[in-house]
Amino acid sequence: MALFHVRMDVHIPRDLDPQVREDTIAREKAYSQELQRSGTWRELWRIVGQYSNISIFDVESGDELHELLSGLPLFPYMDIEVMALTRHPSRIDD
Ligand SMILES: O=C(O)C[C@H]1C=CC(=O)O1
Repeated sequence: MALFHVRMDVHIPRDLDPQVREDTIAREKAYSQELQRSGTWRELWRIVGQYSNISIFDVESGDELHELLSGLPLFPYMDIEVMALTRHPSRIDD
């Protein structure tokens, strides 16, 4: 198991066909909800006032995360920042 903190900033071009926009967002929602149900996409939070999210992914490796992120329907319109997480030695829970 490996945890990753991911920030996604979405920049959909203003001139994108509205039907394509709507369809892409609907496919993104279905894709993300499937990964949430499976426990892979552990956390999904909106950053207040921005078309951006902070997410936590629970995957086997960076390669797996890369595959998942590249498969996002909105991937072509996103800037993505990834931070690998490891356990803090001062944490008290197991
Ligand atoms: O809206 C976003 O932040 C982008 C993306 C992440 C999940 C989802 O449904 O859309």
